[in-house]
Amino acid sequence: MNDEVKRPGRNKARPKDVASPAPEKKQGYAPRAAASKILAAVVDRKTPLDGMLDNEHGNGAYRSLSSADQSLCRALVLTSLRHKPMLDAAITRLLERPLPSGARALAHVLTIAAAQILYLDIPDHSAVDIAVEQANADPRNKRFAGLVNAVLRRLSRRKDKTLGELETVSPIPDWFRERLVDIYGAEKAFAIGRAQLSPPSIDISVKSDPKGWAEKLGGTVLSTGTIRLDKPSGAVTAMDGFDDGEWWVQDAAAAIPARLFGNLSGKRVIDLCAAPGGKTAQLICQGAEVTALERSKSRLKRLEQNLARLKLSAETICADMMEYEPEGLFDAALLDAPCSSTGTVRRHPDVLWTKDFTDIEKLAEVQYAMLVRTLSMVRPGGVVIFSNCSLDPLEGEANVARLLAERQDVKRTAFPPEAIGPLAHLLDDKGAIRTTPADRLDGATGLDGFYAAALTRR
Ligand SMILES: C[S@@+](CC[C@H](N)C(=O)[O-])C[C@H]1O[C@@H](n2cnc3c(N)ncnc32)[C@H](O)[C@@H]1O
Repeated sequence: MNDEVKRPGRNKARPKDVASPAPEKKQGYAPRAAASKILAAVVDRKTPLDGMLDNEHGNGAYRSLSSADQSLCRALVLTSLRHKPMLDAAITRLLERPLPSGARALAHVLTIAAAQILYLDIPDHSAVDIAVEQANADPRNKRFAGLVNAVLRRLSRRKDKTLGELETVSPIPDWFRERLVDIYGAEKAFAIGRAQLSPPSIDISVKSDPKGWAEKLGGTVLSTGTIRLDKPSGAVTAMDGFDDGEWWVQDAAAAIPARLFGNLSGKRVIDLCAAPGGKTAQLICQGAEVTALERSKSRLKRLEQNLARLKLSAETICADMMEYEPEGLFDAALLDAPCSSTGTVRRHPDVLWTKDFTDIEKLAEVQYAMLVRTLSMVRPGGVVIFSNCSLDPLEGEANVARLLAERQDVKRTAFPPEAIGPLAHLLDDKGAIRTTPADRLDGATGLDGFYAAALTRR
């Protein structure tokens, strides 16, 4: 049997629309309609997801939802983004002809519905009925309501077969897959793509007593000191020790760069690009007297709130690091530079749809200039750790290689053995750390992608 579904003709006669009161929407309509809109904003207009899913300044359709519906909307969007090429493939196989290129809103309705049928524990009939209702509610899509119904019902009937067929489909967009294959080879590229299909565990950094906090919170201590919570119960902010400022959320890989300084007792350290302050907190806990600099006022405020909760103190400065002139030189600096964030795809799957290779090239140039500037802020003999959460060597390895080729007054520094111990397997052949979401720490799956290298000013 042919599983493809025919698209309706454009000129088919239909009764004239008759003005009538807007019908009541089905329960569950609002979060699905918001999810379709938000998916459209990410994919078609490259709008980052975090800003839209914000209760104060976010997308209006999202803000108007109840908190339960917000959770559903978030799950729908994240699941759709994680599986987007797979969902597109599943829908395409059921269509006789592609949807018209202008039918973007309809495509997003279908994607959100297909994500529910294939990957979420939601009754298929709700997904189908509400998608049909969404098509009917939009004058541009009304004529496709029958097609939406037929495609989704067929998808529901052949769910297991489809899931099997999708096993070999790459879940990430072509530009990123091709780049990963070039960098890491096909096998690792595939593993990274698969790693972003599941949401990550919650990792936390503690001020002290990791073992004790792991027991209290029901987590395990990784050899780097991070506590991993595979099955967190409830909101993070309601967990034991949060209000008392005993710990903060920080991916195990994100905790690596600051840790690589080792003991910083008595050292003056500047944390450039500091907000929201996870690494600032680590530097303070490692004994440093920290200056935390951040360009964004609102993000610096968040850093200050985070430090206040943690009862940690640092000098905070709102400034553009490219213009900032320190009064004296620092013993060390951390440059955790803005980047494409492709290493965080497990928690931010929208990154792959809002960025592309040209962003990586531009960001690499910005980071290089920042790295040069950072080196001017440390004394001779001072150490700079350069890090970011991109998976692309243009933003990491290549920047450091370029700097070492151009600057005779800078050399690479070995990381202190006490910091490197459990991370030795993540060192590259130049002595820098490289992690990807396909890597493991102590056998535990999942790390954000990170790069960190240490440089010394001669
Ligand atoms: C990757 S985030 C830093 C994360 C932070 N290090 C942490 O661990 O919590 C990069 C930060 O750099 C800031 N930033 C970007 N350009 C900057 C500049 N020219 N000067 C200062 N801060 C900048 C951004 O606002 C953003 O908060």
